[in-house]
Parts: sequence; C-alpha cells; structure tokens
Amino acid sequence: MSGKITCYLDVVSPYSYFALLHLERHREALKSHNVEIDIVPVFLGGIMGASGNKPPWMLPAKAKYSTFDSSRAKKYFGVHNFKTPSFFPILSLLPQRALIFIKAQHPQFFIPTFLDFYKEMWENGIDLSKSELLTNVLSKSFTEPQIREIFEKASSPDWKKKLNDNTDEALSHGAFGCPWFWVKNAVGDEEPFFGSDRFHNIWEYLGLPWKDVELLPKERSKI
Ligand SMILES: N[C@@H](CCC(=O)N[C@@H](CS)C(=O)NCC(=O)O)C(=O)O
Repeated sequence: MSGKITCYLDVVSPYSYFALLHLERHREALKSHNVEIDIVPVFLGGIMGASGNKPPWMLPAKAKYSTFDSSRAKKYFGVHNFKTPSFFPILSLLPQRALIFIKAQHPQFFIPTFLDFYKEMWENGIDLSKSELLTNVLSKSFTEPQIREIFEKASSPDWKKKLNDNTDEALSHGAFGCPWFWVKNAVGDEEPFFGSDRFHNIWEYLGLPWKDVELLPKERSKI
C-alpha cells in the first residue's frame, strides 16, 4: 500500500486545527502504510473568493449549525479548551506566509509551529494577525534574528507569491473551504476531500484498515 495526502490548511479555520491534530496523531500509522503527508498553508479568504463560496459564519443557517458542529468536533478531537476568540475572524496572511517560510527554511519546526499557532489562537485567544503577538509565539522556538528573517520574508513579494501559488494549487484541486485534502491512492488515482469529518472516507479511499463508528453494548451507554 502507498499513497499521499496533501492537506491544505489555514490557521483561521478551526476545523483545520482538528484535521492537523488528527493527521499528526496518525502520522506513524500512515507511515507504516507508506502514506506520505504534505501540509500546505493556504489563504482561506482567497479560496472562498475564487470558488464563489462564503465563510459559514456569513450564512445565518450555516452559522447556527456550525455552533453544534464545532462543539461536537471539539469533543471528538479532545480539544477541550477550544473557544472561538472574540476577534474572530482574522486576516491570516501574515501567519500563513510565516508558516510557508518556516516550512522551507526550518522544516523540523513547521508542524510544531503550525500546531502551536492553532493552540494559541483557538485555545489561548491570541490574535496571530498582530505582529507583536505573533513574535511572542515564535519566540518559543526561534531566536530574535530568525524571527526578524521570518517577518522580512513573510512581507517580501516572493513569499507572498508562494501563498498565492499554494492557494491556487488548492483551487485547482477543487477547494471551496478548509481543511481541503487531495489524496492519491496506491493505484495513482486522486480525489478531493473536504472537512475534518471525512477521515473515514480518506482511509477507505487509500485502502487502509480502519475502525470508527462502532456501537457498544448498553452497559457502556453514556446517557
Ligand atoms: N464539517 C466540516 C466543516 C468544515 C468547515 O466548515 N470549514 C470551514 C472553514 S473553518 C469552511 O471552509 N467552510 C466552507 C463551507 O462550509 O462551505 C468539518 O467537520 O471539518
């Protein structure tokens, strides 16, 4: 068995946090099945605009449903401190460009930093679009000169273009939201998947053994 999961994420998207957590929790198991993971930072605002979609919080019915969906997801993925920050949504360009530079220049820090960004924004209520707050978060893993370089690159044309290119790549794979996945299976077929609630479909598509929604006997009932 072999395959590849390319996963397009934005720090502004809470479901992308759940997706990254779930993928990381399965990284070793996926490796044992020869399935590669590539995490790609994108700009969700650009995906929404170019695909003609709207963020769920802009459509009243979706916004209402989303409160149920996100509190179920928070429980399922075990992110008990999850809360939507008062400043939501943010313009995520700066943290996303910083992540792209970190992925290229400091690959060993890329996933830990992405996870840390999510935790800071979605559990600790830190506004990562503010450079002074982003600096504090980065200072856990990077030195002052490294942070200066991250900011310099994040505002340079070349690295701005890389975020646009990543976003266009997701759009070329049909993206209308995040988390977006482009999955290649062992026979070389490729398909898109949307949402942190579609892992069972992804495992199935990859031909992996999986077990999830199993009903337990009455004595184990939670109600
Ligand atoms: N049911 C999905 C919801 C994912 C979701 O709502 N993602 C937002 C960003 S946080 C989005 O891009 N939504 C676009 C849409 O719902 O059309 C999940 O559990 O992950």
